[in-house]
Amino acid sequence: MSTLPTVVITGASTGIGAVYADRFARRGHDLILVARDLARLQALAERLRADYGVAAEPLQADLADPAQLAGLERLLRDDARIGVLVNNAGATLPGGFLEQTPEQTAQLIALNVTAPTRLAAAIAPRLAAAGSGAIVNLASVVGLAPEFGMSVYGATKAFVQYLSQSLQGEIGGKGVYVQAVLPAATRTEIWERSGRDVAQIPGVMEVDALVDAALAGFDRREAVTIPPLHDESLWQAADAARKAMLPHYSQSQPAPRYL
Ligand SMILES: NC(=O)C1=CN([C@@H]2O[C@H](COP(=O)(O)OP(=O)(O)OC[C@H]3O[C@@H](n4cnc5c(N)ncnc54)[C@H](OP(=O)(O)O)[C@@H]3O)[C@@H](O)[C@H]2O)C=CC1
Ligand SMILES: N[C@@H](C=O)C(=O)O
Repeated sequence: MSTLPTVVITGASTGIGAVYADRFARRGHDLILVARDLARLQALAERLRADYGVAAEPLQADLADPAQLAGLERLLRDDARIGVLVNNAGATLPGGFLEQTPEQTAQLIALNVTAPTRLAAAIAPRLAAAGSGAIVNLASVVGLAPEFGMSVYGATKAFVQYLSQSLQGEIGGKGVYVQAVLPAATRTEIWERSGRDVAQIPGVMEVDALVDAALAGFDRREAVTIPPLHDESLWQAADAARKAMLPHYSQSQPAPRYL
């Protein structure tokens, strides 16, 4: 049993979540690994136990299912061993807004928005009371880029980023670290799962490099970590421009350009 906080990682059966599991195990953390594919979770848990001597517990759950999500919420709320939540599970959708069905978009929102929100809400009060802990939320550069034409998916990622930055303000001062991680194209199954050939995409990052960079941001307690953005000043300028508008919103009269 590790003396470090236990880390819950959603979407741990493959991709970014599986590498997060390896890296936190390498750091000595016990793990709870969440996904739908139990066989993959069990294989990963067995390897991590063997390689690093940590406890690694597979937890099969479809986080788009409210009842199964509620089970993980209860665990996050009640298990004091858990000090880090990695909200990683997520998916994208094939096709464009006109082709996607209401059922598809509802399912995507359940996984990409409702699940990370409810899981963060489950753990945050306990972490805030303890004055420690961390919530890592996987957003995406797509959430900053309506130009990429991934409407609903991008909106879900913009939500995750906004939620993360808001929580930094609400619970950061209580000792809880909240990180938004914004990958760009990263070589995982997400592409194949949404019917796209990752080989046709330029500038794809390898998943180990992505997660190691995200953890470098985690270790620095960075609020928004964008591994693919080499020129940090671009993000700093964009965030500063956003903040510069804040005091201008309190107006009793519309802007002259609308009169
Ligand atoms: N890869 C990329 O290019 C980028 C990815 N991201 C984000 O990173 C995160 C991880 O993506 P990535 O690793 O690439 O994707 P993968 O498709 O490789 O892995 C997704 C993980 O989520 C799990 N998952 C999917 N649906 C559910 C569900 N309903 N309930 C529980 N678990 C589920 C999958 O496991 P299982 O099928 O076993 O349930 C799997 O472990 C996502 O939030 C994604 O939006 C952001 C930017 C870029
Ligand atoms: N998951 C990727 C797109 O499908 C991304 O967020 O870049």
